[in-house]
Amino acid sequence: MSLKIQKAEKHMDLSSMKQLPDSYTWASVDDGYLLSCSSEPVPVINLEDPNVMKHVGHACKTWGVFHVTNHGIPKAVLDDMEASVRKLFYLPIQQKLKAARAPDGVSGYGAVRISSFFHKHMWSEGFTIIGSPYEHAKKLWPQDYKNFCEVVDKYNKEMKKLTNRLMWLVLGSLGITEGDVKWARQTQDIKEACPALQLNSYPACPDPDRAMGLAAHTDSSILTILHQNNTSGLQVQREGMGWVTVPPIKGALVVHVGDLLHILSNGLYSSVLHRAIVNRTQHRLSIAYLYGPPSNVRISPLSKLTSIVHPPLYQPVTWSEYLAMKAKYFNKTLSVLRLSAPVNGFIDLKDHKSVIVG
Ligand SMILES: O=C(O)CCC(=O)C(=O)O
Ligand SMILES: [Fe+2]
Repeated sequence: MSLKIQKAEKHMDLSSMKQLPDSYTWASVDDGYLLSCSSEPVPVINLEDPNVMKHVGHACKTWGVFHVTNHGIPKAVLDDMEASVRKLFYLPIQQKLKAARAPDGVSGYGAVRISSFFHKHMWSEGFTIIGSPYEHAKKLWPQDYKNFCEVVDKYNKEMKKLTNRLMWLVLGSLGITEGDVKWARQTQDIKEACPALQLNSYPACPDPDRAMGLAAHTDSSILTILHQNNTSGLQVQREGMGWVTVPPIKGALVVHVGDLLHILSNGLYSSVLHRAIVNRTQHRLSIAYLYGPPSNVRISPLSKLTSIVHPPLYQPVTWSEYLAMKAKYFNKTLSVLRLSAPVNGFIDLKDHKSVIVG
C-alpha cells in the first residue's frame, strides 16, 4: 500500500462508508478471549455512601474500574458537553481537518494516538484538548467558537473537583494522608496539573464484529473519568473473565485506574486494560478526562507502601517522561520502568505483554 493511500485512508469519513475496508478489518476482535456475560458486574459506587473509601479501595484493587453515582456534577454540564462533542464530530471532515493534530503535536483532531502501534486502522476519530480549546475551536467555528470553549471550561472545572475528591478517596484507601503526598494537596488549587480531555467518536459500523473502535490499552493518567453517551462499547479485561462490558449507567461516570496510580501504589492498584468496540446502528461518543500530576513531580511508589519485604517496584518518572516512554513502548511501558526482580522472581499480572496488537 502506498503511503499516499495510507494517508488518505487515515482521514476517511467513516460515517459514509457502506463496507469495512480491508485496512480497517481486524483479524479477530475477540482475540481468543471469552466475551463475558459476566455474573459479576463492574462495581457501582455511590459517592455519598458512608463507606465510600472502603468501596473505592476494593474496586481499585479488584477491577481497576468502577462507576460513580451521586458524584455532584450537574446533569446540564454533562449534557452540554455531550452535545458539543456531537456537534464537533458531526462537522464535515474537511472542516474537522482544519483543526488537525500537528504530526508532532498532541492536541487537535485526528486518529487516536495509539494508531501507530497497529497495522489496522481503528473505527474512531479523536479530538484531544490540553488546556484551553480556544485555538482549535476557532479553526472549527471561526464565528461561533465561544460556546464550545465555555462548555469545555465548565466541564474541566467540574472534572477537576471530582478528581480531587476521588484522588483522596483512593489515597485514603491506601492509608495515605495529605502529609504524605504534598503535590496532590497542592494540585487542588494550582494551574500546574494539566489534565487532558480526550473526545472519542465511534460512528455506526457496517461490520462491527471485524472492526475495532479503540484497541486495548491502559491510560497513562493517575485516574481517568469517562463519560459515555447512552451506547455500550467500553470493555475492560478482568482476570479469568476476559472482556467485560462496562455499560453506560444513566447519570453515572466511569473511573479508570491509570498507569501512574499503578506506580504510586507500588502495583497494589493495577491500571485497567480496556478497549472500545463498535456497533452496527448507533453512533457512540465518549469523553475521557485524564488526570495526572503537575509536570515537575516525579512519581514513584509511595514510601508508606514500601518496605524491605515490599521494595519499590518502579523507577521514579514524571508524567511527561512517562508519556514519552508510552509513545515508544506502549503497553510494555510499566515493565520497562520496573526495577529488577527479587531473587525468587515475580509475575506482573498486569504486564500486558500478552496483548495482541493488530
Ligand atoms: O470510548 C471509550 O469508552 C474508551 C475511551 C478511552 O479509553 C480513552 O479515551 O482512553
Ligand atoms: Fe483509555
